[in-house]
Amino acid sequence: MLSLYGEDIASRLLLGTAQYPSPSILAEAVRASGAGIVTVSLRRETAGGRTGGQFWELIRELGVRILPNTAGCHSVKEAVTTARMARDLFGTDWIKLEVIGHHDTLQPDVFGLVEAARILIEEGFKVFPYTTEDLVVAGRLLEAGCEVLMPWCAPIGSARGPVNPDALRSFRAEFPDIPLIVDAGLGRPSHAASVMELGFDAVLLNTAVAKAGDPAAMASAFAQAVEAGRRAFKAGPLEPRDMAVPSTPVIGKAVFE
Ligand SMILES: CC(=O)[C@@H](O)[C@H](O)COP(=O)(O)O
Repeated sequence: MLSLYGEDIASRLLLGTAQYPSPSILAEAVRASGAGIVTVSLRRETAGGRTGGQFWELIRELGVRILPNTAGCHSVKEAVTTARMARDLFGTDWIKLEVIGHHDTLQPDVFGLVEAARILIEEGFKVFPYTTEDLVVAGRLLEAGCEVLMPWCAPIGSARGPVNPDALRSFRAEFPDIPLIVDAGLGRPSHAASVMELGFDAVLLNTAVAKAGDPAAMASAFAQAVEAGRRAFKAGPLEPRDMAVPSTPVIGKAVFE
């Protein structure tokens, strides 16, 4: 079973809660996904002028673990302040840490990310850092005290799927014992299955479900894909080869004269 900061989590699919057409569709999608964890953007919900109380109530009623995030934060100070507010509001020391460094790609500011992670871990937070596939940065995050890493597979909201599978494969190989959750850029269930087949422990996604024609049906499709990818990984998939490998033995072949 997936274990994150000492807690067992039943599902390997984590779901974002932004951009759904309505709160009821969000609730349907979360239920259909079977997700045990949903991530919530404190900044987005507060700034969006939504009836905050109602939104938080809906999330609580879903009965899933809440992973607050610092989405939309572009500086260490902003991210750290948002994390502190989230801890007060949700009564959890879990935080998905995003420090955005680039406006167009929403690429993480990995320098700010490491700095913010250090500050928050000293304050007792359990940090889930949204990072790139950079192995050195990942090492620094672990040194800072992160026990989970969340590499992207493509820019947030792009739905492109794993654009650099070789880098993800290296990332998995470099950190065999660390829970690794692929976060952002997944567009289709097949993308989720493919990263799970590489041995990642879980995926987090939002846009592909929230913006689907039928979010609940798509959430369910992603859940099945995550499960299939995990089973395939555990079953030991074949490595691709350049050359053909005959499936029929050559010995015993009929010889015609
Ligand atoms: C919801 C969240 O926390 C983000 O990391 C992001 O929105 C996920 O990426 P996608 O929207 O591309 O799935």
